[in-house]
Amino acid sequence: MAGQGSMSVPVITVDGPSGSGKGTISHAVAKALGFHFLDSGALYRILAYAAQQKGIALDDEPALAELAGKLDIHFPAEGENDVVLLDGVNVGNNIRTEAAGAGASRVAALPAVREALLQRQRDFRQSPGLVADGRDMGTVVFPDAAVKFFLTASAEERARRRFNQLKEKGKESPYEEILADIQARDERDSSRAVAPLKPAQDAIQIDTTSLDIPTTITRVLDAIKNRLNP
Ligand SMILES: Nc1ncnc2c1ncn2[C@@H]1O[C@H](COP(=O)(O)OP(=O)(O)OP(=O)(O)O)[C@@H](O)[C@H]1O
Ligand SMILES: Nc1ccn([C@H]2C[C@H](O)[C@@H](COP(=O)(O)O)O2)c(=O)n1
Repeated sequence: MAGQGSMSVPVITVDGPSGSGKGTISHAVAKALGFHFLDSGALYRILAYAAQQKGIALDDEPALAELAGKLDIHFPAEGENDVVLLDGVNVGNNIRTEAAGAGASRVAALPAVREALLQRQRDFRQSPGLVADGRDMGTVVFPDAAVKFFLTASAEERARRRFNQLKEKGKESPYEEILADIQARDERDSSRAVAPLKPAQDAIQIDTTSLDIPTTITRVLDAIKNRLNP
């Protein structure tokens, strides 16, 4: 298959809905394995943010696809959520809001946008390996991944996690509002025509609703060990 980076470099994919813990777990797993890390959601978030800055409507598919192809994005500290450079400026804080997530979900539903970001994501496949977090990592971007995970958790638990996350940052928001946002995003991400949120056929599914972070990391690392060295 052309254009998927070096096919001999192993990829671990971690997909799932918002707040299921993909970012937290992928980052820790990448660190434990000494692999690179791709936060694919950040690309969609930056695109939505950049479009808003430029006055491009979030349903203007041709303009968004053109912009996606031109974005100058750097993740200087790999896996660090806080620093993401757009045209050399740190937009980390601007793209981590619930509004930016909703904007990302809208632009991500447009086929030309997904196509424009495909190769950029595959270019992250670098030695010694990659952990890729998103919605379609195992189904579309890296269908040949060595091990695929699909993390889930109830919408109520994910809203609780987000509520606590925002509270820690001093940006409290009503729980009911967060829950409604999460449910709306789940619906949009799962029902779109192109690359919808769904588990790959060969994904290992883990429900994290009642798991803590260390337990989830251990389960993922054990599954990787078992798959790679049976
Ligand atoms: N078992 C768990 N696994 C992972 N994260 C958990 C777990 N329990 C609680 N959390 C917390 O859930 C919150 C959401 O996690 P994270 O941001 O990694 O989710 P996500 O799936 O990447 O969300 P998004 O797609 O919106 O970026 C974090 O504050 C994290 O600490
Ligand atoms: N591979 C991906 C990653 C993200 N998206 C869209 C859908 C999400 O709602 C939005 C933000 O992602 P997050 O940062 O919350 O992981 O971006 C997608 O469609 N495909």
